[in-house]
Amino acid sequence: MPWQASMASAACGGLAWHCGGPWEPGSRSILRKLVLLLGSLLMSLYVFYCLAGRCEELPGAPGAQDPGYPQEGPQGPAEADSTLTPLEEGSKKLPQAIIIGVKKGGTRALLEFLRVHPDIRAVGAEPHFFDRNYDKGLDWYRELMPRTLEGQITMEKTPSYFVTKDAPARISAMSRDAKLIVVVRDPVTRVISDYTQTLSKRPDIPTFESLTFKNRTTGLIDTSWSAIQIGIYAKHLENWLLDFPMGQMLFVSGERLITNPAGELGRVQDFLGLKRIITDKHFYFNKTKGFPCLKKAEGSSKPHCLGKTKGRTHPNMNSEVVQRLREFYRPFNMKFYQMTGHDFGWDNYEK
Ligand SMILES: Nc1ncnc2c1ncn2[C@@H]1O[C@H](COP(=O)(O)OS(=O)(=O)O)[C@@H](OP(=O)(O)O)[C@H]1O
Repeated sequence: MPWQASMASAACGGLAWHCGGPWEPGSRSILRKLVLLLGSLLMSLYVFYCLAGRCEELPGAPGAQDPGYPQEGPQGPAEADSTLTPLEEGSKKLPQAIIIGVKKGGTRALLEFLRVHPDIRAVGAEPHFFDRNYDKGLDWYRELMPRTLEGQITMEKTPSYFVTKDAPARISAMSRDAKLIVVVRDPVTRVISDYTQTLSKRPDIPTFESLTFKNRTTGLIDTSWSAIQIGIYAKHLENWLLDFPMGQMLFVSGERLITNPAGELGRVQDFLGLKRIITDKHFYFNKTKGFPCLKKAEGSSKPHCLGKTKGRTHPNMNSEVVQRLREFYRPFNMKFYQMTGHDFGWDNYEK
C-alpha cells in the first residue's frame, strides 16, 4: 500500500463511506478538522444562547408553550394563563385588594379559590402587616408580594385586620382605592370554630361555657373574651366606614362559600373587575372532607382540598349556651344586615 493510502485509511478510522470521495488524503483530513471546528462553534453558540435564557423561546424546548409545564411553585400563575409569567418578569406591587377578615370565616378557602384566576397573584402566608408588622414599613410589605404583570391584581389575606382599630386608617394611607373583602360567618359557629382551634393547640384551656359567661346564673356574656368580640361585626364595620366607603367593601357569606362556592366567587370576581373565569366547573364536593375542593389547584393539575386545620369537627356545645349566644348576637346581626343591605340568614332559626 502506498504511504498516502495507508495514512488516509488511518485518518478515516475505517469509515470507508466517509472517506471514499474524490478528495486527496491531505485535503480530506483538513476538511474533517473544519467540520469538527464548525460543529463545536455551533455547539458553543447554542450553549451561550441558552445561558442567556433565550432557548426557551425556541419551539420544542422544555417548557415552551407547554401549559402543563410547572413554571412556578404554588404561588405561581394559574394554569389557565397561556402566557405564563417567567420568575423574573413583572414587579412586586402593594396589594390592590385585601381579604381583611374575619377569623374562621373561610378566608383561606376564598384566597385559595381566587388564586385560580390568572389575573390574581396572592401571597400565601398571612403578612400581618397592618396589625403586627406595621413598623417594618411599606417596602418590607411590598417585598413579600409576588411579582405581577400589567393588569394582574396583587392580594393578601390577614383575618385579624377586621378587628384591628388602626388597620382602616393604615390601609387607607397606603391606598385610598384598596378593595376590601370580608368573609363573614354566623358569629355563633365562628366563636365555636375559634374555640375548637385554640383547644386543638392547647387542650388544657377552660371550657367553652366558662369562657362564654361572665355570670352563668344571669347569663351575662363575657364580652372581654376576644373570640366573642370578633363576632360583633357591626361594631368593627363602623370603624372601617370612618376610612372607606361601603362601595369599596365586599361581604362574602362564609356559609355560601361552602354551599355555593362558584356563586360567591362570581360576586368577588365582579367586585374586583375581573372576568368571571372561576365557575362551578372548577369545584367538586369532596364527600370525605365534607367541603368543596378545587378540581385543579393553582399551578397544578391535581385536585386540591384545604388542609386538616380547615373544616374541623366542632365539639357538641350545650344547647342553652348556644341559644344564649344567639340572643346575644341577634341585635348586632340585625344592625350588620342593615348596614350591609344583606340578610345573611344567621337569625332564621327556630326560637
Ligand atoms: N372549601 C373549604 N374547605 C375547608 N374549610 C372551608 C371551606 N370553605 C369554608 N371553610 C371554612 O373555613 C373555616 C376556616 O376559616 P379561615 O380560613 O378564615 O380560618 S383562619 O382564620 O385563617 O384560621 C373552616 O372552619 P372550621 O370548620 O371551624 O374548621 C371551614 O368551615
